[in-house]
Amino acid sequence: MSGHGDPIPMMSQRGPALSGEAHVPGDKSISHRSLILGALSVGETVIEGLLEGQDVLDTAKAMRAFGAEVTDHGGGRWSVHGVGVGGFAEPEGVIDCGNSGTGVRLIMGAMATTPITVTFTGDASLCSRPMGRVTDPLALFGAKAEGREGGRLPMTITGARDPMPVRYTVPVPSAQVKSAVLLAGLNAPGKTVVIEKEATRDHTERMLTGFGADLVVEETDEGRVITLTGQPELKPQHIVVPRDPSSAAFPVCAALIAEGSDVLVPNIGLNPTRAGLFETLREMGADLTYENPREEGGEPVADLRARFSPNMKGIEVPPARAASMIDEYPVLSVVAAFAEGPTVMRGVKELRVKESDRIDAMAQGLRAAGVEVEEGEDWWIVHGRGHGQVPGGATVESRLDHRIAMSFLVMGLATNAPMRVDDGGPIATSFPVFEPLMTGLGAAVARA
Ligand SMILES: O=C(O)C1=C[C@@H](OP(=O)(O)O)[C@@H](O)[C@H](O)C1
Ligand SMILES: C=C(OP(=O)(O)O)C(=O)O
Repeated sequence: MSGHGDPIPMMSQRGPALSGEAHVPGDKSISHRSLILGALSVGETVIEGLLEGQDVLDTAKAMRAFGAEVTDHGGGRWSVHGVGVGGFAEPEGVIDCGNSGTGVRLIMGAMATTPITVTFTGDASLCSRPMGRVTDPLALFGAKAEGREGGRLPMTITGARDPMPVRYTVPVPSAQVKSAVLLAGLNAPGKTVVIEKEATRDHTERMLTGFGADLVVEETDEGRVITLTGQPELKPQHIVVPRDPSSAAFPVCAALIAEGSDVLVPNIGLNPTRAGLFETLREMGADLTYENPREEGGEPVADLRARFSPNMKGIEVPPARAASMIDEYPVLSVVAAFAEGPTVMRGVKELRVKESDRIDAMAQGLRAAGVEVEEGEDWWIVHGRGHGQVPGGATVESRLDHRIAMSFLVMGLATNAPMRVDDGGPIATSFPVFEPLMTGLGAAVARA
């Protein structure tokens, strides 16, 4: 199990209105995929705007261990000299994916149809997360996995020598599982078919097509049917990574709840499989607009403008929207505390197997801050108190979960008493510039 540095206690409190522009980093999902597909193509892929968060840096290190040449040219510009589909070498050491579910699950898929043996590990959070959801379908290709009780890391996988293509219906709404199967299918001869009943983020499909793979998506009564023809030669690409909507969520939500704020968050990727939070906030009555909508690198992009919104109302979030905002429920629950009335979130069982059990982590912290929360296995309700009515004054455990830490630091910008988190260290996994970005807008966020 990999280590974690000394805890970094942090706090936030009410202060001046937030204003200015928030330039959030590159998209985490797209950054992982750029490195992995770059490593599986033949020749040099250039990536601009790569997220240099720890999760992605761990994936970069892993790609080097598999034999790709990965170079950091500075200023967010990286290059990857790939080894081609089926060309992964057996790493000498253990692959440590740190805190990253996306990293470990996608890399397991990418190596599962190459006859090499690889041991994976991660931090205490990642070692508690389920890997069976990925190793079960990888076994259908012929890969063998041995790990701890309950399919946990550390885990050793031996890739299939003569992989068979598979047809697999993903049993949980998970882009990581879908992507692992597709990446494994790359080195299986013939057609691998993945079916998802609920659409999840589609960056893997878009990017595989961009790299020259033959991939067809059909919407059918069964769901979304994705057919990939194996053993293509992937062609290196020039990728410009859009800015991460999941990171944009934090300055946007901060501006909505902090009195007098007006913040512009430029160049945010608004792929419909990712933009559910912004739609939800608008339904709650948030003053949130999309300025200058355009398309960049095949992804819809706009500048988000968020202004203080004291009259938001709680709503029932449509469960069908869950996958498109799955990482944003923690910060939505914070906004919900400042809205009038209940916000009901259903069909969100997946929140219980993220970096932490996010329903439990948020419910405990919100209650400690004076907000009533009800919860069940796959639902929760936050009873909003309205603007100016949320006590705060709590210290919350971030549980090795960046989104929990950032959500409570956003909350403290509008509670009556400051909020504290015991460890802001995990924020560096996805949003290393969170603290300077927020203080640059005028937010009173600091190390405590
Ligand atoms: O594929 C991806 O890049 C991701 C998929 C989601 O996880 P699940 O596939 O477990 O839903 C999400 O929570 C994660 O932050 C990134
Ligand atoms: C769930 C997340 O990431 P991962 O699964 O990659 O650890 C997240 O970033 O919120």
